[in-house]
Amino acid sequence: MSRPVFLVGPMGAGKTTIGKLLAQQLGYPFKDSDREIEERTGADIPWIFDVEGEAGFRQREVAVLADLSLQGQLVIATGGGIVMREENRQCLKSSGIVFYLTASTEQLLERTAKDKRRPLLQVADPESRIRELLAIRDPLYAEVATHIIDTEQRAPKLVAQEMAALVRSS
Ligand SMILES: Nc1ncnc2c1ncn2[C@@H]1O[C@H](COP(=O)(O)OP(=O)(O)O)[C@@H](O)[C@H]1O
Ligand SMILES: O=C(O)C1=C[C@@H](OP(=O)(O)O)[C@@H](O)[C@H](O)C1
Ligand SMILES: [Mg+2]
Repeated sequence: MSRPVFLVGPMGAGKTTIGKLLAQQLGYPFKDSDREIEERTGADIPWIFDVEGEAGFRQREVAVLADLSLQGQLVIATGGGIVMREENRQCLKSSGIVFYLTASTEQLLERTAKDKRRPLLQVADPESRIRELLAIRDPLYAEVATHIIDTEQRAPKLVAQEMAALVRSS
């Protein structure tokens, strides 16, 4: 059975947007781990963070990643914090091709500014929060990455085309 393709990276890197396009181009089904968590919980992410805390969300995320990683040829957009758990990093590294999508802090801030559904960015100074999270997570994304893809000022469709070529040649 062919292996899944994962997208990792910070909030606003374009994992969900580019993942859908990549799946279309490859003819693979698409899954987003956040949407999968919401469906299984019957509640949205802000509710899960509110009621169960980040720890509750991370527990659900581990279970969803473990399941999705066994489903073969899929494109899977993950949530930005997936790499915080060692077991998830092992799962990503051993299960498929992993793309780490990057962008500048300025672009991440701009792309996430309007959407209020990311609990970790609902703070007085989201720019500092983005920088803090990146300082911790960038080495972890790099650790699991097969390919690092810069999305700065690049149209999602073109980024997806570049990624599809890499998958096809792998
Ligand atoms: N390469 C890009 N250029 C411009 N805007 C983008 C790009 N990638 C994503 N976006 C926009 O940024 C926002 C966040 O994208 P999303 O795919 O939800 O990111 P993630 O899943 O990594 O948090 C969306 O409004 C999306 O349209
Ligand atoms: O970075 C994070 O810890 C999170 C990123 C979000 O997904 P996106 O990266 O798709 O925004 C979502 O999983 C949750 O709000 C937590
Ligand atoms: Mg997303």
